[in-house]
Amino acid sequence: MTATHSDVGDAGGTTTHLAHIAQAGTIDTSHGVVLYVENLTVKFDAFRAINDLSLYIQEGELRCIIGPNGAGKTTLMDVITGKTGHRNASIEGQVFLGQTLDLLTMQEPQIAQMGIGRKFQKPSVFENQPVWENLYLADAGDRRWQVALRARMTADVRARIADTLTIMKLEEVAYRAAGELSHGQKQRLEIGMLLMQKPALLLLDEPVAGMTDRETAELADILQAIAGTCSIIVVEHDMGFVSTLAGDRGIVTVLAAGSVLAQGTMQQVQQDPDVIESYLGR
Ligand SMILES: Nc1ncnc2c1ncn2[C@@H]1O[C@H](COP(=O)(O)OP(=O)(O)OP(=O)(O)O)[C@@H](O)[C@H]1O
Repeated sequence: MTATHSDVGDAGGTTTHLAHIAQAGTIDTSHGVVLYVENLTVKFDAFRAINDLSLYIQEGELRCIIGPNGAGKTTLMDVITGKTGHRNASIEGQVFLGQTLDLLTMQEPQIAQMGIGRKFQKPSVFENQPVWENLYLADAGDRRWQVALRARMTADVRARIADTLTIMKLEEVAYRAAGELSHGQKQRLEIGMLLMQKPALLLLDEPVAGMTDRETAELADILQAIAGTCSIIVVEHDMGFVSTLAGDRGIVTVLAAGSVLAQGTMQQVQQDPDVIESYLGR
């Protein structure tokens, strides 16, 4: 398989193949913002899991969200992806994808289709299928019957599979069954499967849990290369990984008790007395 898309060089000088990731024109990001969360409150009965929370994710941004257990991180992801909605919680405030798409009025499958991809902590891949076919199946989505019928793969799909294997550093294992991969490779494959769907926003829940130091560093490099082409929110407890991902300028949001406790560069939040007291210092 040969890549036919325009290549985008990354800062490290490695050629990457990122052109296909961006979601074509369906989301109005004319103000540079891909996700608006404004004055969001989420209550389960009387309990406020999210309390008047506002945050904005810029187009192409890599945002890390940290916070103690029970801070509301998962609930926030659940609301953004439609897993939690008006039918199973009391919700106030607004959650918009770009300028026009009101996520609180949509169901989970529709939100996924609009370009929000989510990866849960545990990898979920088709263990018996080769790596490349996992990517193919992810691309096919509702057209999986075509795969079953062994319909011809289009040149575009071939190129996107090749690009994704390169981006996710999985070329060497492309023909291996996914079940034979290491934990880190499986995690990368699952992110690659999300990329095949051309997300505008990727939500990654503790992506480096259970990874070796080397796999963690490798994933940090990959996510930094992908960011810019799509926006990424990473919810993570591993501070070393968050530090690497955020670098000197990336914004880190610290949640506590359902609200934003602090927000800024890693250096700024690490020095914030409230953060030290309620999270880092414990
Ligand atoms: N469906 C629900 N019904 C009642 N309470 C809930 C529900 N979902 C979450 N909560 C509560 O909301 C609070 C926030 O939980 P959430 O899972 O969002 O936190 P978190 O920051 O993701 O924590 P962790 O880091 O442990 O995953 C917790 O006190 C949790 O018990």
